Amino acid sequence: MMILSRLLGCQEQLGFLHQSKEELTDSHPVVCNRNILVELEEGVGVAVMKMKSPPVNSLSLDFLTEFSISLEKLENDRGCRGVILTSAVPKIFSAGLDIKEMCGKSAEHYAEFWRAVQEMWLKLYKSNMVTIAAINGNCPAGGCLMAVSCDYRIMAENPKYSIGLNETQLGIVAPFWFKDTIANTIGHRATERSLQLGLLYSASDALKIGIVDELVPEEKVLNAAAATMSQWLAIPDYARQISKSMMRKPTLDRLLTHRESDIQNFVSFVTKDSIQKSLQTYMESLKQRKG
Ligand SMILES: CCCCCCC/C=C/C(=O)SCCNC(=O)CCNC(=O)[C@H](O)C(C)(C)COP(=O)(O)OP(=O)(O)OC[C@H]1O[C@@H](n2cnc3c(N)ncnc32)[C@H](O)[C@@H]1OP(=O)(O)O
Repeated sequence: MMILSRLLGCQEQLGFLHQSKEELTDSHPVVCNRNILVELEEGVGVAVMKMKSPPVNSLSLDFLTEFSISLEKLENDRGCRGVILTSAVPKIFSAGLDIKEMCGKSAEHYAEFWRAVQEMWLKLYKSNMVTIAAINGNCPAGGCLMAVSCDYRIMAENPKYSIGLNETQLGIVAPFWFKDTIANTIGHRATERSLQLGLLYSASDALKIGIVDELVPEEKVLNAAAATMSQWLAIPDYARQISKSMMRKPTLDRLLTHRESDIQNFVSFVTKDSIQKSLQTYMESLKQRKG
């Protein structure tokens, strides 16, 4: 697909794609925002959302806001029926929530941040479009949440990449809707073990346990996603969308019902001295690992 080669080319521009710009070429509207590149191939009705927030595509408030707006625009575009979510940052899908957003900030900031995390998940999980994660790099915690919120996951078969909800390793707890989303994917028992131990699975183990649906060589991830997308789009939208909603509505409703208390829980948890200390220690350990 042309769209794929042009997006791969766009990766080279990462260093100077900071301004928002919109262009129309070959009938492919391209939107290059600060954090996410969106290209819609109109004839096919498929958009590729390419996360491009180096160094690790961490989910900052700014990133999450842009993600939700971009997805909503696609959702409202009748010409778009499917979205492939992938990364333009080499070796990283997403490092998950931006830990800096959870350290040393005000209660108001934490509430705003958490609402944006909820919004990203609500929009992605309930999307009427076919959503496919093309996982071309490491995918811990919030990155894994994004991936398991899609309809289908294809991961690069690179032994260096891992995926999972590793929150307990940071001394924090994945909220109930993270738990529900992964349990809907891999089942109760595997989720129990995975969450308690904060497991990060290698690509091959992720396939065995069902966090991902397919492994392909790294350079084929986008083509494989495009091929799977064609299969899913062959199903009439209406029937597929109702089936999706039937499976996901109870999980979505649970957060919608408890949205405000979930925000309060997050704020009271993240403002605890012990949690602040755990998060700061973890950030320092990431820096030390580098040196
Ligand atoms: C308190 C209440 C909690 C309620 C529940 C909240 C649910 C939480 C969900 C989450 O998503 S928490 C985030 C969990 N994420 C991780 O544990 C991933 C941490 N990162 C990594 O393991 C690695 O960075 C990587 C993704 C495997 C990439 O490794 P690589 O060697 O390529 O890069 P690094 O040198 O480690 O990182 C580069 C740079 O980026 C910073 N960074 C990494 N991850 C994050 C992050 N999640 N948030 C903010 N910043 C991050 C890292 O510190 C480096 O910074 P510099 O040293 O260059 O300044």
